[in-house]
Amino acid sequence: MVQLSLSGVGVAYGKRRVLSDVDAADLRGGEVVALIGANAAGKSSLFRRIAGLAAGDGTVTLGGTSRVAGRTTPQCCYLPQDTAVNAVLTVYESILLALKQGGAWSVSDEELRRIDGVLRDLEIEDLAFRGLGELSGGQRQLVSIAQTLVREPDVLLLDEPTSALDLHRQFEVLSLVRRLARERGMLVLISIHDLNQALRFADRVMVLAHARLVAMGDPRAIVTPALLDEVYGVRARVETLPGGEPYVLVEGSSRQAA
Ligand SMILES: Nc1ncnc2c1ncn2[C@@H]1O[C@H](COP(=O)(O)OP(=O)(O)OP(=O)(O)O)[C@@H](O)[C@H]1O
Repeated sequence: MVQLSLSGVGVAYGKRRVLSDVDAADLRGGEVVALIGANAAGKSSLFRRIAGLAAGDGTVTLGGTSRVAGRTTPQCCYLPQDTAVNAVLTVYESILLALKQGGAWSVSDEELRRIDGVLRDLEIEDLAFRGLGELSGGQRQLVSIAQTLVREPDVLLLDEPTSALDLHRQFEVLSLVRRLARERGMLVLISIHDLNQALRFADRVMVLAHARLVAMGDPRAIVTPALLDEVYGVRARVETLPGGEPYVLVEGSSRQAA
């Protein structure tokens, strides 16, 4: 099983430190971990640091074993918040290119089946031969997710992957990601502003505030009115639906107007 551990991890841009001392020793394949926090809390920076794209102190250790046949070391994929669009390619070509990244140019039947499977899982088969440049924002976001899933990563870092999606698509994508985490033993870290989705789909949450990791654990235990006040400056209640699902109800701002 894949394992990720963070020890004293920080991120700095030049002299400006945006995150310090993040410790998370036991992130394991099969779970979905939601990374939450206010705007500019450092969620994308932490993802970039884990993916090796940002400098900083501390240690990021990716270990354990991959469940993907033939893969000797676990692979980490990062889906950034803003993805560039190469308008010349079709959706299918862009997913094929993502799959073949750094690999041989020949394409096997199994790889073609994988692309078909991802298109089907995300319900975007009808987009396969459309040009990327003619897609809506939500459709582009789904294609970006497809480009990431087709690579079958062991650790998947998703930076606000549902921000452009309608309610149905949000539900479907988050359900799919959770199912794949379980089936493939994949560790998913997902940055998300919708706390109700975090409560529903995440096994654990990590909360960033004040340039630190301020809480980590069971979403139902962590997402409390006191935390919502501290992190977001809102007065909120955490209610329970008849089926037992918790949800956050924001009543107003808890910060005094200047
Ligand atoms: N390339 C960069 N150079 C300098 N500062 C940066 C850079 N990227 C991010 N920052 C700063 O680091 C801080 C954290 O930004 P980051 O994008 O990690 O936050 P976030 O939690 O993902 O925010 P949001 O929820 O708004 O997407 C912010 O103050 C931001 O301005």
